[in-house]
Amino acid sequence: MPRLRLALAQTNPTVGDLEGNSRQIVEAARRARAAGADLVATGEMSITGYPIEDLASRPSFLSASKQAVQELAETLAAEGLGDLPVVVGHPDGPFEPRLLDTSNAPTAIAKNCASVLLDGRIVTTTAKYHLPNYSVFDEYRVFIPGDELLVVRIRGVDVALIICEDLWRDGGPVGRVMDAGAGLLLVINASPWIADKDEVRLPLVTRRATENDTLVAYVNIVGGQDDLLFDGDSVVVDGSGAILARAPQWEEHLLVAEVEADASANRTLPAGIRRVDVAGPAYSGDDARSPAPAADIAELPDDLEQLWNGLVTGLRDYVGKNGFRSVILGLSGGIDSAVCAAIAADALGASRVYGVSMPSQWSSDHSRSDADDVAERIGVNYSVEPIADLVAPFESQLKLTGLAAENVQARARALILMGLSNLDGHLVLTTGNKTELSVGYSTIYGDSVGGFAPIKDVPKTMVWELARWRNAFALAQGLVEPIPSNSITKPPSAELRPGQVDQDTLPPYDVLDGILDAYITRALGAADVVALGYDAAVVAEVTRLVDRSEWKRRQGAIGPKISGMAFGRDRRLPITYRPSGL
Ligand SMILES: Nc1ncnc2c1ncn2[C@@H]1O[C@H](COP(=O)(O)OP(=O)(O)OC[C@H]2O[C@@H]([n+]3cccc(C(=O)O)c3)[C@H](O)[C@@H]2O)[C@@H](O)[C@H]1O
Ligand SMILES: Nc1ncnc2c1ncn2[C@@H]1O[C@H](COP(=O)(O)OP(=O)(O)OP(=O)(O)O)[C@@H](O)[C@H]1O
Ligand SMILES: NC(=O)CC[C@H](N)C(=O)O
Repeated sequence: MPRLRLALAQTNPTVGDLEGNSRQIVEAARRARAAGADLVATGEMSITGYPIEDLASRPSFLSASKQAVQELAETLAAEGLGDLPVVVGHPDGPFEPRLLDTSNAPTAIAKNCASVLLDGRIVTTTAKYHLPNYSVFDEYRVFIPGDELLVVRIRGVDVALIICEDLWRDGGPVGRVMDAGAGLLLVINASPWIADKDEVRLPLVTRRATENDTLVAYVNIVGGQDDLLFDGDSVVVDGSGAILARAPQWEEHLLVAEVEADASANRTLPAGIRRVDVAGPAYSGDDARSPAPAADIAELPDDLEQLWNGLVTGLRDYVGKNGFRSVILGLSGGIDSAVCAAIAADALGASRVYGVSMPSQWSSDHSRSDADDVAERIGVNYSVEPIADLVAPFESQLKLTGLAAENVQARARALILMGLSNLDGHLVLTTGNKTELSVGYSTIYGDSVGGFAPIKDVPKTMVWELARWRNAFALAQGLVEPIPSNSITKPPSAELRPGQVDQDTLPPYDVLDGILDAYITRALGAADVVALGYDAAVVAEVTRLVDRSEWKRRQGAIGPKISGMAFGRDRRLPITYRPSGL
C-alpha cells in the first residue's frame, strides 16, 4: 500500500489579514518540508480567517482574497516549496449572484472553497456543499453551495477533499465521494469550540472513518475570532476509528503523521465527482527519506481546564488581533472581577493587566482588602480611585435617590475606567457573567462598560467552579492561588447600598442557573420550567427579567462563546416584545 506523510497545519488566522495568514501557511509548509511531508493541509478559510460574514458579499474583498491565494502559490514556489501540495481554504468569487427563490433578490456571490497549490499555481478548487445556517453560522446568506465533489491524486493515493459541514451531514457527500474509491478523506475545518464539543466532534470523525472504512485527516484552525473560539484539536484516525495523531488544543501546531492508504485505481467516477492528478509517484516506504515521525498524540485536558484555556485564548487573541497592549478592569474583591483578572493575567502576563479598586461610601472593608489581595496574588498593576467625591455632586445636583442614586456609583466607575482607557490605551474588560446578563442584573453604562467580556457566557455557578479549579491548578504547581478564598466564599454583593447582597433581589444562584438553563439553553416555556419542579412565582419573575433585558444584552460587549446557546448570534430575539415567558 502506498504511504503518505501528512502535515496538518493548525494555524491561527485573523480575518482579513491576508498577508499574515499567508505567512503562517508558508512557515507551516517550510516545517512540513523539513518533516518530509507529501501534503500540507490548512483549515477552512485559512487565507482569510473565519467567519468572514458579509465580507463575502464584497467583490473587492473577494478579488483581494483570490489574489492572495495566487501570490501564496507563487511565494511557496519561490521558497523552493513548489513541489509540495498545499491545501488552503478561501472564498472564491464574485460569481453571478444566487437569486432568492421567492423574490429574485440577489444574495450570495461567493463560494467557500478549498484549493490545492502546487508549482506556483492553483491546481484545482472545490466548493463547500452544505452551508451551515444555524447557531452562529450564516453561510447560506453569504455563500453559494458547491455542486461538485473533488478527489485529488497525490503520490498514488486518491484523497477526497471536503469542507467542514460536509462531514456533519448524514447521507451527505462523504459516502458518495468515498464510494468513488478514495483512500483518504481530508476535511478542512473552522469548527468552533464549545463545552463538550469533543464529545460530539471526535465521535463524528471516527464514525465517518468506520462507516466508510477509511482514513480521515481532520484539520481545524485555532484561536479566538471575536466571540468564537477555535480549539484546533486536529486529528488523524484510521478506518477502525483509532487515533493515529492528535494536535493539542489552543496552540498553533503542525501535526505530522504517516499513513498507509489504499492505492488509487482508475475507476470511472460517478457524475458530480471530479478527479485531478496532483502530484508524484506512489511512495512505498523504501526510498531514501527521513524515518516516519514518532506518534504525536496530544491528551485532551479535563473539561474545566479546556474551558479556562479557551477563555484565555479568546481574551489573548481579541487583545492581540485588535492591537491593544493592555487591559483594565475594576477590582471589587468579588469573584467575577477576580476570575477575569486571573484570566487576563494568564492571557497577557500580569504586567499588561491594570486593576482599579474604586471604593464608595458603602464599600465594605473586606471588598477593599479582597481587591488588594487579588491584585497582590496575581501581580497586576494596581491603583485605588475612591468614587464618593465624584458621586456626591451628581446625587445632590439631580436630587437622585434609591436605585437612581445607586446606579450613579456604577457609572462613576465606568467613567474612571473609560478615562484611564482613553489616557493609556487599555482595553476595558467588563466582568458580567451569563447569569447577570440573563436577568439584566447590571447597570447599563455602569458596570456593563467595556469592550470585551471574558466570562459573558459563563453562568455564575460555573464562575465559582472555575475559580476553584484555577486555584487548585496553581496549588498543584506549588504556586500562590490567584483568587482569594474570601472572594469565593463570601455572599455576592453589588454593594450599591449598605448591606446589599445579590440574593435580596435574585433567587439563590443554583436555583437561578437551573431556571435559566431550562428557559434559555433548552428553550422551554415558563410552564415547562415550572413542571421541572421550580417555584411558579420564581419562574415567572426570572422569565420576566430575562425577556425584558434583551435590550441591555444587545448593547453589551462581546465575549467568548462557550455554550451552545450564547447571547448574540445563537439567540436572536426581538427587543420590543411583551414579556411572556413563552
Ligand atoms: N426596553 C428598553 N429599551 C431601552 N432602554 C431601556 C429599556 N428599558 C429600560 N431602559 C433604560 O434602562 C434604564 C434602567 O436600566 P439601568 O440603568 O441599568 O438600571 P436597572 O436595570 O433598573 O437597575 C440596575 C440593576 O442592576 C443591579 N446591579 C447593578 C450594578 C451591579 C450589579 C452586580 O451585582 O453586578 C447589579 C442593581 O442592583 C439593579 O437591580 C431605564 O432608566 C431606561 O433608561
Ligand atoms: N468597589 C469597586 N471597585 C472596583 N470595581 C468595582 C467595585 N465595585 C464594583 N466594581 C466593578 O463592577 C463589577 C460589578 O460588580 P459588583 O460588585 O456590582 O457585582 P458582581 O457582579 O458580584 O462582581 P464581583 O463578583 O466582581 O464583585 C465588578 O466586577 C467590578 O469590575
Ligand atoms: N464551519 C463549519 O462548517 C462548521 C460547522 C460544523 N457543524 C462545526 O461546528 O464544526
